[in-house]
Amino acid sequence: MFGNLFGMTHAASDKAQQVAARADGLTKTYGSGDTVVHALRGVSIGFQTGQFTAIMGPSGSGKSTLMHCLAGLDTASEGSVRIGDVELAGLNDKEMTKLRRDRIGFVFQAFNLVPTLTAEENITLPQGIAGRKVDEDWFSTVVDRLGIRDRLAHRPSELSGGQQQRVACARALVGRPDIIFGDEPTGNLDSRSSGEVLDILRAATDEFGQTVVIVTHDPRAAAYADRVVFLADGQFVQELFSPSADDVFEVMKNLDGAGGSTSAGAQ
Ligand SMILES: Nc1ncnc2c1ncn2[C@@H]1O[C@H](COP(=O)(O)OP(=O)(O)OP(=O)(O)O)[C@@H](O)[C@H]1O
Repeated sequence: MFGNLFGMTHAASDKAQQVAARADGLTKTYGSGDTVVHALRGVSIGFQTGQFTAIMGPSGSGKSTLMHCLAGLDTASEGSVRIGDVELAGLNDKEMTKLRRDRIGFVFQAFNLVPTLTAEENITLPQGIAGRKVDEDWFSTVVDRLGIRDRLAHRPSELSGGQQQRVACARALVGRPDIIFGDEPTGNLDSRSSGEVLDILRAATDEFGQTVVIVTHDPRAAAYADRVVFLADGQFVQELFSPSADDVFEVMKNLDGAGGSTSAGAQ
């Protein structure tokens, strides 16, 4: 049902084998001297276009740092990060802003909604800033699928946490970006709302060839992904393809103190 609503003009298979985002030898160090923190220690990993990837790992393993560096919200200490063919280190501020605006969607808890705007205005704000027209059919599809139509005229303070998260999700989806990054996009949601958000992210990859990368602590959320990559102590240590929640849970259980390989291909 949902697939028909996407009105696809290109299939995911057209983009097969392309890499939507990639990190090579990515190192991120915070602070210096006695207080230095090695958040990422030479991570090499690619994210194939049209795939849904979940990043997991113990608290402090570097998941958010990896995602922030991939999304151009933080800079690498060493190594390279690419979105498509574009090396982020080579961009000036203006070019980086344009890349983020045109090609990336964010469902980040840190990216709060604008409190003075309604839900609808928040959802369409990035399109307005970019000077683009909102695709009304697609807007309707996203809003209905996320169950927030009756909340569109409300301001964020009049919405529950879960509703705000769904508005943030709609905002990320409505511009149809090449790649959507989500930092615990279902973290505040009950299981039903969580399922709705994950379903729409799943459909974005399956039906429209978008690329989705999320950080999650929830094995059930990770089970929606095509691929789950595990970090431990700032390193890439393991990956699973199309795992069940139980498979993911088992790896998480055994991860403490893990180390090992620090590179992975596009899949
Ligand atoms: N701005 C910062 N300044 C100093 N240290 C930081 C900063 N951001 C992250 N860190 C440190 O880097 C390491 C990795 O943090 P990160 O947030 O990427 O981990 P995470 O796997 O996302 O953790 P969690 O699951 O708890 O959210 C942690 O030790 C953290 O304390």
